[in-house]
Amino acid sequence: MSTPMEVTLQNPPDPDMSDQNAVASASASAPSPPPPPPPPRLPPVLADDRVSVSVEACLKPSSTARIDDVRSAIERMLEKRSLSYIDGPIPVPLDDPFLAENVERIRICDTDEWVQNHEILLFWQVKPVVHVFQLSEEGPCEDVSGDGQLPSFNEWMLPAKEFDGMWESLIYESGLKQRLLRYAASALLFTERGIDPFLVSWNRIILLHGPPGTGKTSLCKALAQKLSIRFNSRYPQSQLVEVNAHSLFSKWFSESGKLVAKLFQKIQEMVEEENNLVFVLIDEVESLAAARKAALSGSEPSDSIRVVNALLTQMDKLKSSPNVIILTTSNITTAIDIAFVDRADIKAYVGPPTLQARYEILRSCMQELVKKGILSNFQDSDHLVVPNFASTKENLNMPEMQETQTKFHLCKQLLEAAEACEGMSGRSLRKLPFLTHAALSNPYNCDPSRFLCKMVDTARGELSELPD
Ligand SMILES: Nc1ncnc2c1ncn2[C@@H]1O[C@H](COP(=O)(O)OP(=O)(O)OP(=O)(O)O)[C@@H](O)[C@H]1O
Repeated sequence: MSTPMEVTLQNPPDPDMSDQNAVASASASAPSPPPPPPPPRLPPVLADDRVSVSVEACLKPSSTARIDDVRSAIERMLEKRSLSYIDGPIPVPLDDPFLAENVERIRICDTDEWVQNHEILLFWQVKPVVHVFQLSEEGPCEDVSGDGQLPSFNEWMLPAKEFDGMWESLIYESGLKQRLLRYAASALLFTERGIDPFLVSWNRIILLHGPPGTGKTSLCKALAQKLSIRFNSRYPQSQLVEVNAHSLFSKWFSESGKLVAKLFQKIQEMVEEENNLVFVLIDEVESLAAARKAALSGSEPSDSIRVVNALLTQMDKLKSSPNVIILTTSNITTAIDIAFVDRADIKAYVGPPTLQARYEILRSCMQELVKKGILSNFQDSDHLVVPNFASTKENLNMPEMQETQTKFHLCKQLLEAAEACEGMSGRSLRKLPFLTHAALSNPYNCDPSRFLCKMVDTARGELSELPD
């Protein structure tokens, strides 16, 4: 979506503004006492243009406040404060009884799109876009076919409690998440504006492919959750239907035809309600290709080819509805049915985590273990805040950083652990701290340094068991 050009005279940089509630302390002040401080490095914005930054506010489960009222209250709060904008939580103001009663948390999101190299967005450069939402606690609703087999689909009301925090926990480099978010936003906008598909062609099918355990399914779910929050003014209701393609085909093929019909009839009903935004997630689409191939080679009943074709036809029908996004995943690209690959507009490869991503995944694991008291005995403070990858890299190049500093030593160890995990999937990395803990001779009162040593050993052990 485009960022409107706006003159930001109502919020010019004000030297006297105090920065009481800043996420990170940064000064927007004009230099007065000599020597003047170096001017802050500005993100790539024009002087008369502000960048749109999303601010997400989650309502308490008990709240019955109107979303519009909460949004206005948060906008007023943000106008009053000279925040610097970096990703992360902002405290709910306790001096505002309305917000304190209704809002569980407020979070600034996606500023990394605009800032690089530790630059900071200051309040006058930002146009906050506030999204208020309440999590659904309903849980998944399964297809009850009653034959004791795997359900062929699950359905969630979004945003769902189960997917809360999933987007933030997935770590990729190269802006993959932002790319997906922008793609989906553009697709919804084009449909909404009724762009003529004969003149400009696009669709709402996304295919994520790559090795197992790289977070493809999670990323699809997290994307659906994000979009349900970001588009809730236009679509007050969102649903996610997770189709288990594998289970569709593991049943007798005569059954499969009925299942596909039943499933899409249900989806069609959801889609007919124009205030609904519907996400259809088809995991492991390669099983469709396999079924078609087997049918062609004669080893499966020709019913199967009809089922695959029925599925593709149904998908084509859905494409004409503006309020559907089809998300698909596959562990292999080569074997995916060509008809399927052709249908997807965005095909993103989701690979194994890079060194930076591995470091950040392990860092988030360490923070969680410290927060919950599994790791302790940290000498410097009660709270262990391990610097991020960029700071660690910088620190390692600074001679004044002494080897004896505990934090510096930990960063180095964490980096070594991340290096030792080369070749591991995101899924294995997230399990590694658990396996490490289980392997400790004295798992109580474990200090982070000893834990990281053990983690390197455990990682080597795990990697040696991987097939070539
Ligand atoms: N890049 C990543 N960053 C953080 N966590 C990750 C990452 N990749 C995977 N994970 C972790 O691995 C778990 C499993 O991921 P998920 O099942 O979504 O992967 P997948 O690629 O769909 O795997 P499969 O193809 O085997 O089904 C996620 O819940 C997440 O905790």
